[in-house]
Amino acid sequence: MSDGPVPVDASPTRPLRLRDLSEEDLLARIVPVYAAACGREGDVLLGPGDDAAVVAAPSGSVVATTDTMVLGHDWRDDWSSPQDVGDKLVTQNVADVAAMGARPTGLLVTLAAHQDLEVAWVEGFAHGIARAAAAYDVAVVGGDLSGAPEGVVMVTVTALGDLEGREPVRRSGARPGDLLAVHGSLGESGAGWWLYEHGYRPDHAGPWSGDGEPTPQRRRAGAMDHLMWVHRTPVTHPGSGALAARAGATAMIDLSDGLVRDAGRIARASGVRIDLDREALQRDFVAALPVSVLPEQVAWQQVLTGGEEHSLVATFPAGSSLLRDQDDPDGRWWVIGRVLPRGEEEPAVTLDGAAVSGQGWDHFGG
Ligand SMILES: Nc1ncnc2c1ncn2[C@@H]1O[C@H](COP(=O)(O)OP(=O)(O)O)[C@@H](O)[C@H]1O
Ligand SMILES: Cc1ncc(C[n+]2csc(CCOP(=O)(O)OP(=O)(O)O)c2C)c(N)n1
Ligand SMILES: [Mg+2]
Repeated sequence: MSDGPVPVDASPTRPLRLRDLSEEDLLARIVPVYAAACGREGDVLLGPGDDAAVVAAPSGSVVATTDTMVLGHDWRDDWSSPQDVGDKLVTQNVADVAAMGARPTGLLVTLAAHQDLEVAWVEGFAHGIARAAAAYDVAVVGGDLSGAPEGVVMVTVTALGDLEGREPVRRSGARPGDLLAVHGSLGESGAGWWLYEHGYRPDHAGPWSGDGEPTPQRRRAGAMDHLMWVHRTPVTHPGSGALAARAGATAMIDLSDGLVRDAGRIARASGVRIDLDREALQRDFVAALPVSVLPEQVAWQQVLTGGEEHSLVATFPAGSSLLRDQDDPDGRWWVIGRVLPRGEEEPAVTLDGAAVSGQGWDHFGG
């Protein structure tokens, strides 16, 4: 019998783990997955494989942003598949590019993970990245791999974008008299998170295919599935950000930390107060979160402070053609508030003139 190294566990069903592969082996498994997302023609001058990628900057400047997710802090493996994690990470980054009024042109993907992580997780994550990148018409141009201490999985995307000749839409341009509008959903991702936190799990029953109307129970399960799905894989609309910029948006942000906190960022940067319209929020968003699924008070809390929605929120001059004509092919802009001068001692964000309780998400608890 040879006295060479004996495999720790030679079982044929043992899952392949990062410790079983070299970096090259792993890259050979994931880089081809990204080929599914090739982006718009002309954006990528040199893709993955050299020391760095080369991405075109047609308008002469580059929009750059980055976002990180950490296992246990930003996702849980018992709630989210690796595909979900990759998909959401791309959306977070594309939403930041969109919120400047820019179009995404390239993504860099970094993974730092402990050696016992299953290779299948990394492959699933790459498929999620590729799926979302293809949906947003942007290519993966490179990235990095690193090891990490036991139990740690951390993923980062850096997104690049192009303003196509427009001025960036900053947080600081809101002026008294402007209207505040949101594109996309409000409170759905937060409501999905609340459901998970309260022990609900999707039943993935899919669309109703029985005879006649679905039962109330079936309808409720479908609504819950939808909210948990939005939490796992929110969507954003970069074309709508660019359209808002063309239509004269004065300030814009994507909703990552909740409406009150993110609108507050616009208000503080612009030196104004943003007054949210209770009736509009109730009619267009709170009412969409059925009381059979979660209590109305929780619906209000999630509409005002729920995070990770990645809808776009922008301010527009009151006569804006985009708000009047609603000709955005990716959905409508809902007016949910107005911009006022900010008096001394006044909060940055109010609801029908009154201070709002609850502030939204902060990683460090402040
Ligand atoms: N560690 C850091 N070093 C330098 N700049 C940072 C760091 N973290 C965040 N920023 C910058 O601070 C601003 C706000 O960041 P963040 O709250 O993460 O934005 P968002 O919510 O849009 O992702 C951004 O301009 C970002 O680039
Ligand atoms: C396990 C788990 N706990 C809590 C949350 C909720 N959560 C995590 S980060 C976040 C806010 C957004 O954070 P981030 O993506 O870092 O935002 P940004 O840097 O864009 O502000 C929220 C609501 C979650 N998604 N998963
Ligand atoms: Mg942002």
